Amino acid sequence: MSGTLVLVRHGQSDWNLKNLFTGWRDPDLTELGVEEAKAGGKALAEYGIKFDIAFTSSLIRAQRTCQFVLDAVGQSSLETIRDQALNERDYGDLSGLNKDDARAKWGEEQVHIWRRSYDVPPPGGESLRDTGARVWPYYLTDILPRVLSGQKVLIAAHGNSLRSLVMVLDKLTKEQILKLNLATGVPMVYKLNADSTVASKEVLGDMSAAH
Ligand SMILES: O=C(O)[C@H](O)COP(=O)(O)O
Repeated sequence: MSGTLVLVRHGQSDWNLKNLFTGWRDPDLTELGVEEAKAGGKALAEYGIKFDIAFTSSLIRAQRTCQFVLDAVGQSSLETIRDQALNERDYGDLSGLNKDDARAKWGEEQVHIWRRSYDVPPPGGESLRDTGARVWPYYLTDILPRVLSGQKVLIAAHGNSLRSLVMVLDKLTKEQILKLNLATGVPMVYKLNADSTVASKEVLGDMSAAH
């Protein structure tokens, strides 16, 4: 058995609350989002983990979530690497649009395909596969070697950048990933084998609360 990888999706953002496609836009957490991030941190504190390093994206909602988690586990000053490789999927021309307005305009099914499919990009934006094409190499070069050397690593990132990682870790098919939505602030604790496959996965919270 090697190290531990913890994935946590940022708490509710202002644009989650307003029901707007967000992508690379940079809204802050709402009060609820702050509470969700703190709750995720509390669950990790109760789990008893101490991290060696943290990774987050270049976006404020993930960075603040990361800091709330680190505060909760008593590691406020832990080294934290920020990289846009972990950013949310780029929503392209949909960024800033209301999700219900988009459903009214393009239809429920089309919008669901843009949001959850593996390889259909929203207009001018990234599909999940495109997102993975930048998340996976970064994971392989910058994150995985640390886990394999026995470190405990936190990644605080986004619904779709983390879905692209979970797809590989959990060996999900294109059909299975369509149904996966990650809850905000719910940590997923992976223990990896020396060959980088998953030895165990624990979800510290209610993933069915995803919205
Ligand atoms: O970028 C966004 O709008 C959200 O963070 C995630 O959106 P989704 O639920 O459509 O994947």
